Amino acid sequence: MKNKMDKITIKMTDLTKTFGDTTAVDHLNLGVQEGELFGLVGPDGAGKTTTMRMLTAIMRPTSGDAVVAGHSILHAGEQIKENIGYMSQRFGLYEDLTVIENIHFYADLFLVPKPERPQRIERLLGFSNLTPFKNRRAGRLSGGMKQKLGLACALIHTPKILFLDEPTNGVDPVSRRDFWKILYDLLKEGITIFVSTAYLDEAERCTRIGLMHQGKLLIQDVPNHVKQALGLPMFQIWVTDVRRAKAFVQERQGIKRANIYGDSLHVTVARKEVVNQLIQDLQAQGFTINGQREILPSLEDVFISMVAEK
Ligand SMILES: Nc1ncnc2c1ncn2[C@@H]1O[C@H](COP(=O)(O)OP(=O)(O)OP(=O)(O)O)[C@@H](O)[C@H]1O
Repeated sequence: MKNKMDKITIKMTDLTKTFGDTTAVDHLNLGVQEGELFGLVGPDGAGKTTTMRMLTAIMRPTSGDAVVAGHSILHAGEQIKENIGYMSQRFGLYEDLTVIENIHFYADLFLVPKPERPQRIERLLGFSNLTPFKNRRAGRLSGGMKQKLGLACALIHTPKILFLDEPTNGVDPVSRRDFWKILYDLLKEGITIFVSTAYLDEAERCTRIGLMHQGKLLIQDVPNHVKQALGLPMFQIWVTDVRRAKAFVQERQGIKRANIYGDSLHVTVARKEVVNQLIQDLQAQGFTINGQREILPSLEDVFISMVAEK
């Protein structure tokens, strides 16, 4: 029997979208396997939303193609819509309708058979912790609860693939954590999740990520490998007067990069040996060093360095 994880359920081939002179998505080649939680990571304007819109068959590519749940986005948009759930950045909740009425609205839209609805709705309300609020108007929900209701609506027709476009934008950290817990629960049930995010801590929670910048995919791999792809050693140095220290450090030979992290610097060096000399030079300049250690670069460091190299 074929391993479930070997089955590719989203496959993009040279997927491209241009708007006038702007190439929003530039020859994307990417495969997502069934049961993955894939994260498309990139800053605002990288092309994430445009990619999502093409994959969900809302927008036609300028060139290239993608197969989603076995169907081409060029030829079978309707079949794709039946098999996917999509929560866009501005998904439509009706503020005057209650939680349960909103879910019913989406059930109508997706032609969910009436006899199946009560059981499905009860489950969705349960896992999104919205049962106590089922009769509250959507307009009176907190940001985090609105996101969960959006998710429940996107799942009413039990899609195989869930597309989420920056789902936790503007949501407080506790609600973000709750939302991700729900995503993990869904993953256990076998759904494939394709999520876009500009938050790097969220990217680290995905099974695999693609870093996107100016319409291009810079790298795709598991988060740990993406981190290691930076290759160069990185050190954290706790130092007084970090701003002045950064300016001093980044002018030194053998230093690739220096970024401020709270009261410390993250310093990428060409060779590990450079660090001891650097510490001595900092001390000679009157800086006090409160500690140092070698660290694995965070995804943010990787992203900054890759974008800087472009
Ligand atoms: N309908 C459109 N017409 C013209 N340009 C567009 C259109 N949609 C997107 N763009 C441009 O394409 C590029 C990619 O935008 P896109 O919204 O896909 O990025 P994003 O990574 O999703 O960022 P955001 O999080 O801000 O939505 C941007 O330069 C944007 O201005």
